[in-house]
Amino acid sequence: MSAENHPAYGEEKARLGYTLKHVDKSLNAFIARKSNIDEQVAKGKKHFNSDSSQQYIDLMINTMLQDRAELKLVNLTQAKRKPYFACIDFKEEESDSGEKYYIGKMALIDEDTMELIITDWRAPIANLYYESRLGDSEYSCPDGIIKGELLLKRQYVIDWGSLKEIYDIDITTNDEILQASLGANADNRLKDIVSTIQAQQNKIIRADMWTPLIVQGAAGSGKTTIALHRIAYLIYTYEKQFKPENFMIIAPNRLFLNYISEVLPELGVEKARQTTFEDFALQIIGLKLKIADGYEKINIFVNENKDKSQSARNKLMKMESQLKCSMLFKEIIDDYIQTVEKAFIPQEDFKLNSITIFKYDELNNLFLNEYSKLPIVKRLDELKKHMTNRMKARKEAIIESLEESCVREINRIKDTIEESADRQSIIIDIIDNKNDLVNKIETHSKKAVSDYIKKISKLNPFEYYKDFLQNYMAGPELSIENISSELINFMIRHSMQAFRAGHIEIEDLAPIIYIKYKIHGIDEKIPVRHIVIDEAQDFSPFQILVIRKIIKDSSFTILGDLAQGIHSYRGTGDWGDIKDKVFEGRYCELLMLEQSYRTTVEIMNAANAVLSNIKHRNFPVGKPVIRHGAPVRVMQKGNLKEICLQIERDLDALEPESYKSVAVICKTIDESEEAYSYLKASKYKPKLITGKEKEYNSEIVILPSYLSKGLEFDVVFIANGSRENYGMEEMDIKLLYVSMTRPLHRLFIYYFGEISPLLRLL
Ligand SMILES: Nc1ncnc2c1ncn2[C@@H]1O[C@H](COP(=O)(O)OP(=O)(O)OP(=O)(O)O)[C@@H](O)[C@H]1O
Repeated sequence: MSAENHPAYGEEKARLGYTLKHVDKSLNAFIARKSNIDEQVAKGKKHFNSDSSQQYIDLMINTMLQDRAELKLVNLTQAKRKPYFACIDFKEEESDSGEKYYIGKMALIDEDTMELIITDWRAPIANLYYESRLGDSEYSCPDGIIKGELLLKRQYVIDWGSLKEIYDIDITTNDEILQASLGANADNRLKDIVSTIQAQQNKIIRADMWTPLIVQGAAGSGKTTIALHRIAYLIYTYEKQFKPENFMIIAPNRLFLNYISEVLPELGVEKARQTTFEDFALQIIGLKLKIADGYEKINIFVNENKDKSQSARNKLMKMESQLKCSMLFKEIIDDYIQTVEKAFIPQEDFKLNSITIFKYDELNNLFLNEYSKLPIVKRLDELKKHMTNRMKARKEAIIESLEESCVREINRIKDTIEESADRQSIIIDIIDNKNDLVNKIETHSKKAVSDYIKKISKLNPFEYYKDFLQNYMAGPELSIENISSELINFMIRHSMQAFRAGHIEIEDLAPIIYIKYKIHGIDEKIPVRHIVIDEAQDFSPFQILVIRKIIKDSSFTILGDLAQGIHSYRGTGDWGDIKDKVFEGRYCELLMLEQSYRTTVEIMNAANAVLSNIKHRNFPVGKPVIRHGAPVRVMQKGNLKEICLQIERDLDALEPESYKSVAVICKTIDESEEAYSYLKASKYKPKLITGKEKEYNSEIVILPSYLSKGLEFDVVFIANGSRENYGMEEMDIKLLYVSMTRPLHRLFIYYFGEISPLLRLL
């Protein structure tokens, strides 16, 4: 309701004024504090003396304070515009009256009086706003469960410090602010949703950090948004234990990273790590490897309907990807590593000037058994230490025994040969020989152990991987049920061809990291404690397992939608697999998000009808929030050029709606390029997205279906929903489903030739 018409308008207006005064006060105090810190930092840098550790510590502390002050200033400036979005009135048990808490994106405390002016949305008490209804309610905080009565839940629309609307609410869905927010147009960046987080989403955001959490969420259910809010929540809740850098989100590609880049800063969080699996993996492997464009492969697969000639090869390519990402592959690598381990120590005794110091069996036993907990290469350090220590003792004993045998030999000579010049010279020879030997032992013993260790051949992780594929996988001793020799031969040929051409594929990353982890060990300190994986249906258990192995003691939030698994040949088809294989029987929480917020009832129902064509799997479908819109328009045209002309006409007609983002989604990159050739000269100046971009700023984009995953647009045109493009194969159904679930408001589907059987009933 318009704020002026609300009975509490006067009181609320006064409260807003009071709050804004405090925001100003705090802002001024921070500006002064920051300029003081800036001065300290500038001084510290100017007079920096690298010998003074105190100066170094001061500079570090001040730089950290400077960062914090900068962030606080940004947050306070934002708060001037909209200091809070809701209020709750909570009466604790045993208390006579309720207390009001104004909930905003950041907390504000009057530093003089310690009065709480704004409560952070992540604070325990704010949970009441997201999950409780009026009446008896409770929330949990570090002091335990606080019981009481929720007297009021109120929402505000505040814009540039002016109170526009007030709503008293008691339902957690379908409230007017949510409807307004879903009905708004979207540009090319994801937004925060602090004021309208729904109860089920709130559970995910606030779930225990240390219990692995898997979220199956329908298209548009808010997975990505929730993932980012969860990071902001965890950073706030564990502020004393962890830094923002200890939290990492892994997203599908750089374009997607750009798409989500504004949410965390909007939530007042900077410096959480945002990366892709490829970038993270390359950093861990630490070698200069080039990853082939993964979209080329998926483009081949999505083109299959058109080019049947390659279907046998494509089938093998999919099977290769599947195998490389499977736990079976990990097990084969484990076997390979055992053979590497067994042959690692040279099969010979370690001798010093023909004196045996260590027997091969002894060294090998130490290596295989004593140090078995360590990565293979790291065991050499232990072995070296052990050998060097023993060498010292052995060397002294050897020298002593040489001295003794020298004395014995001299005595024997003295007993058997008369004193003479000859006898003297024999004795001198014996002493010289002994001295010579002692010298040799002295000098050799210093180098012998290092020489021995150096001599042991070690490859880098990528070389081991090549050896594994070329020699072990092709070797006669390998015979694995369910893997045909045809597949193995294809995989080896195909991989080696790629390696020779100077690149690896995404599927090779997990095996190489795993080899590095087992053979070399991961030296790099990865200061990550919690990992959020978005679009996790495209990750295989093996890929997630390697992340878990290399980042010890970390916890996980894994979010995805199996119905959108367009990389299912290398991803996961069942969350149970992740539970069992990655977390190996540990308790994992599996939560569902069914409500879909992105799109209208009409569009969601049409997309669900398409998805229902996958008969052998029961994918959880999205239930749209009640928001109606125009029906999905399906229309036939003569060819792609005519479709593009129609799209231009539609764009003209849509102008009054002021939509901010439009996508023309084609099935493949070739089709996208063709559509681009027809549309590029139009006044809309669309941008073609090929998968190589890190960002885009255009309001209208043309892109292939598989690149649209995760993104959203006000309006979507599916350029060609023909039978030729979308048959009854699972991949086609998923690609069409993904494309159809991208729009917020309008969906147009054009086709030429025969309509896809998936769309016939729309
Ligand atoms: N509680 C909410 N209040 C307002 N908007 C919401 C809410 N939850 C989700 N949304 C909106 O719904 C849209 C979809 O969210 P998001 O992209 O995070 O979903 P997703 O599950 O990751 O989707 P997909 O799997 O289809 O890519 C976004 O515009 C987001 O702002």
